[in-house]
Amino acid sequence: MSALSVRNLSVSYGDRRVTHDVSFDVAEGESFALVGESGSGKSTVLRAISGLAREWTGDISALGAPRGHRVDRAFARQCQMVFQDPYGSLHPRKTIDATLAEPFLIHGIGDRDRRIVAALEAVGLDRRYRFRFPHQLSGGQRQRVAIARALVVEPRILLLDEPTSALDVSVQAEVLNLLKRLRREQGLTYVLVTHSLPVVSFLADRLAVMRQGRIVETATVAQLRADELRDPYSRELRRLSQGRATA
Ligand SMILES: Nc1ncnc2c1ncn2[C@@H]1O[C@H](COP(=O)(O)OP(=O)(O)OP(=O)(O)O)[C@@H](O)[C@H]1O
Repeated sequence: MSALSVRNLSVSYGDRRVTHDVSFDVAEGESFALVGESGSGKSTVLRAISGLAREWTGDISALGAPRGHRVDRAFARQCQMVFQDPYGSLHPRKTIDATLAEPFLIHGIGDRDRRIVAALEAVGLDRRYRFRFPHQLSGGQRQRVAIARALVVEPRILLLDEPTSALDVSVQAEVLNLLKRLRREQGLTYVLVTHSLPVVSFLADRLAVMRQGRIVETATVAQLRADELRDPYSRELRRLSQGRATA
């Protein structure tokens, strides 16, 4: 059984359809990346899966359970999203403890104290940060909190929307290493949106290349590394990325 199955997903904002018949499957424990130019619809796919974009057609299911168009708490518990910007995603006047407690209210689950302590430990944040405020933490620590917030409900799937691109280069590697370790330790499945092919190569097993709302190619990371992408646009993306890496 797939951890996540997306079939013919077309998402609209008002009159404008921004993705067209997007289909992919992600196996349990696999890490799958969506890449492509800005505006190609990568984040929109994650927003539809997570329930933030409501106008969609097609089928989305997690661990065999289809998601509906309304708020779907059971689905959300299995499938949690981590956003790009740890500054924007944490409430400035809430302590880390209050932020980590929110999912317990939303999902009506217990064992709060144990799960909060376990999540802080899993992301490598000392317990003394628990009662601090976001402005007392560094960018990397804040992103660790955002990841802990996703983990407290013990999901099977994480949707990662540019999880390191808002961070200083020096802390990007730390957070990427953390995500790699968490996936291994907790058997998590990832769907990752990124502009960076080096990030794909580090964190993903397979990738889909999106252009103008459609998937133009799906490939393994081994194929990406071996320069075996077939689609001309995917090849161009790889070429440009290499240019940037050596610039
Ligand atoms: N809330 C919204 N309302 C209306 N249009 C939107 C909304 N969010 C995104 N769009 C539009 O949908 C299209 C796809 O955007 P999306 O953010 O999914 O692309 P992306 O590939 O993730 O881009 P980026 O890499 O820049 O984040 C874009 O044209 C964008 O302007």
